[in-house]
Amino acid sequence: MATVHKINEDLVKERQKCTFNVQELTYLLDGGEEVTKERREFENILRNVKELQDEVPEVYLSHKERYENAVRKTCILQNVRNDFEKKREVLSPRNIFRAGYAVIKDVSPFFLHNGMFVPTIIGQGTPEQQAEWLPKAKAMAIIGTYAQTELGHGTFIRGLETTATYDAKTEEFILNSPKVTSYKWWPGGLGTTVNHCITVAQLYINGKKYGIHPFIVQIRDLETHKPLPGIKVGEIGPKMGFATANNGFLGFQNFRIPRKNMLMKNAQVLKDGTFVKGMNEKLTYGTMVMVRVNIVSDSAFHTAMAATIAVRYAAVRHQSQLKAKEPEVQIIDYLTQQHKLFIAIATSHAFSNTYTWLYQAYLKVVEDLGKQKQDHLPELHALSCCLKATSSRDAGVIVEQCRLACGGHGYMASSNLPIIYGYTTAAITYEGEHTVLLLQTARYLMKAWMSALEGKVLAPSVAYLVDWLKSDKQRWQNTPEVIVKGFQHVAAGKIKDAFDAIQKHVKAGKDYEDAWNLASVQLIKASEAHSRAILCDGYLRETVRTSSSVSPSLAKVLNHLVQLYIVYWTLETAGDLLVYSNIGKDDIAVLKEKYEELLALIRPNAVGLVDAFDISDEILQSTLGSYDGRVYERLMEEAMKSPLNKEPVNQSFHKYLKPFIKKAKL
Ligand SMILES: CCCCCCCCCCCCCCCCCCCCCCCCCC(=O)SCCNC(=O)CCNC(=O)[C@H](O)C(C)(C)COP(=O)(O)OP(=O)(O)OC[C@H]1O[C@@H](n2cnc3c(N)ncnc32)[C@H](O)[C@@H]1OP(=O)(O)O
Ligand SMILES: Cc1cc2nc3c(=O)[nH]c(=O)nc-3n(C[C@H](O)[C@H](O)[C@H](O)COP(=O)(O)OP(=O)(O)OC[C@H]3O[C@@H](n4cnc5c(N)ncnc54)[C@H](O)[C@@H]3O)c2cc1C
Repeated sequence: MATVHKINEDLVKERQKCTFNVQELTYLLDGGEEVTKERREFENILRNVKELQDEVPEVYLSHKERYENAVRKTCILQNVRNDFEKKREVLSPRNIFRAGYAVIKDVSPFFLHNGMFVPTIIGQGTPEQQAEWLPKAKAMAIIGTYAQTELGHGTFIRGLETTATYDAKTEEFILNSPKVTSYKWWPGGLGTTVNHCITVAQLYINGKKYGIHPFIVQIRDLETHKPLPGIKVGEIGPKMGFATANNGFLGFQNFRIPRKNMLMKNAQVLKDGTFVKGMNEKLTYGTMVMVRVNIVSDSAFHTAMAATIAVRYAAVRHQSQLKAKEPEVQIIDYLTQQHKLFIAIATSHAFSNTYTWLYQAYLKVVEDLGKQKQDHLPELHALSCCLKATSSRDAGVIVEQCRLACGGHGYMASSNLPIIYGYTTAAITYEGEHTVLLLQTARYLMKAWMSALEGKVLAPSVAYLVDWLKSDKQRWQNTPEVIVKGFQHVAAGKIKDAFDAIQKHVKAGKDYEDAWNLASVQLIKASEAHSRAILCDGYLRETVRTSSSVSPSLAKVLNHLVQLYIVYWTLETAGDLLVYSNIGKDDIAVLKEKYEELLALIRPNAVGLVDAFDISDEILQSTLGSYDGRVYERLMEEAMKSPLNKEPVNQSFHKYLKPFIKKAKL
């Protein structure tokens, strides 16, 4: 029987201080009591699968062993999931993603199968294509990935070099990788795991180029798993993180696939080689939009994980004296520590709330596209780009801040903060590099600004530009609503400045493209300001909406958090607000005090708030963040697992050290 340990006394006291019902908040964050119950039930089942417990911590395994262990465990996870879903409802994607962390410490080699392969078949395949591949893919009879990026191009996908040339005689496409730069590079699971992939390639028919399109390609034999003739595939080697994601490379040499393997929901190639254009060529980019939306939720989760570890540790850890002769204080009582940590909690809430409405907006666009309507697509693209960029960047900063807030122990692999950071920081680059996505949103903002100047009606997320043009800046008040307006004024001001800068360069004789490049620092600043305004506005509106349906004690805490988020960003961007809004120096002084008040109000609830994220110890995998707070004991227990501690004297002593010391003797 597993030993039950006493909970650390500081944590017990912290939990007693909590002023709201932790369970109520967990249900709210999960999206309902039923979702929480389903999640806990599944996590409980996983907890009791003996084969999922690692005898040796993953960090001590070799690159190869680590990968093999990850495949082994992901297969078990999939089987447990299948059994679970036979008896009950299909697990929600959020719940299965969360449970995945309990099984694979790093990233699963099947990550891209569920994350992009299956969604691309759904989003880009015709009903017939879905009928052919979806059942197999969902049952994992075929395993796939999303192979778009090449050695030479990740961002500029119109420049991809893999070719798919149509041969009308055989009704096949011939895939080729003409140069080393055209090799696919990065796709998760491609290295040695998958047998299929979505390949994005340049379509050629009768010598004419028709742009990039997605193709479903079998790359390995289903029996032997050997690469098929004409396929060169392998793993790209170790990275900063993503140790078990099995990222790979792929090249084609005259590799033929049937015509039906081009995913043809949008554009089509008929038997005789006639090309039929889709409603909008950018619909080929649809899977990326979906993943960018989901990365906002992923960022919320990573921030919640880091906050849970760092807040619990800060409650357990005592260091230094505030006053002489008094005991050393819990580090969570240092205001600077609260400044580092409480914004982490609020940020996770801000992203969760943002995801809630962004995902609804995404579903609406998908529904509209089904009816051949695409009016809201540009706005969704602009929102998903800047919110993916900002949420992943903020999450990266926050996770690192939480690691630093744990002092030296945060640097231990067993704190799990380094792995969470490796994961979080990758999201800043993948699925559209940070700056590149901000520039996509800026492109939309420039158009919106022009429309505002022409007096046109704008989409809801940029409607503030019209208000800004029409009215004088609102009289400043230190209320969340007016501060959000202030963020909109900053965004509008920066959008106008960037627009004017482009015009200035054009007037001076530059091409529009050069003028764009010359103004691009201002453009990304405008995009960032727009993101912040959207995040604060959406978070505030969602909090007001949910507050009416929760208990007054919880509503109060949620209100503290949203205020903290807004005031934190007011102080962080005070310079911008002073330039672009009516805020005064005195208002900033008042807000500094308000911020300190909010830290004090959140202080008694800090541990309760991270408990409400309800991230089990198995998912958290952290010596510093476990629910019972046995920090020092766990650090020691984990250290004892080091293979270097398994023998009293390591052989390197006899081989190298002893002769070395002898020689050094005077
Ligand atoms: C406890 C609580 C917490 C909660 C708990 C939560 C629990 C946990 C969470 C659980 C949640 C659930 C699951 C979460 C899973 C998340 C992870 C999933 C796994 C996946 C892993 C992923 C691994 C990584 C995979 C990868 O990395 S896969 C590769 C990704 N690669 C890229 O992303 C390439 C970037 N590059 C481009 O996207 C293009 O290159 C480029 C720049 C756009 C230019 O494209 P170009 O064609 O040149 O177009 P332009 O000329 O610029 O523009 C021309 C015109 O088109 C327009 N337009 C451009 N686009 C688009 C577009 N889409 N749509 C519409 N329009 C567009 C543009 O607006 C312009 O319009 P106009 O102005 O003319 O009107
Ligand atoms: C962990 C990880 C997993 C991945 N998984 C997959 C996968 O499963 N499938 C897949 O297909 N791909 C995958 N990728 C690839 C990923 O999508 C690309 O790396 C990403 O889109 C960035 O492209 P890039 O590497 O070409 O960067 P680059 O575009 O070369 O970026 C380099 C620099 O150039 C700048 N830059 C580029 N273009 C512009 C511009 N127009 N304006 C201003 N600045 C610019 C960027 O801002 C950046 O600073 C993965 C990447 C990582 C790191």
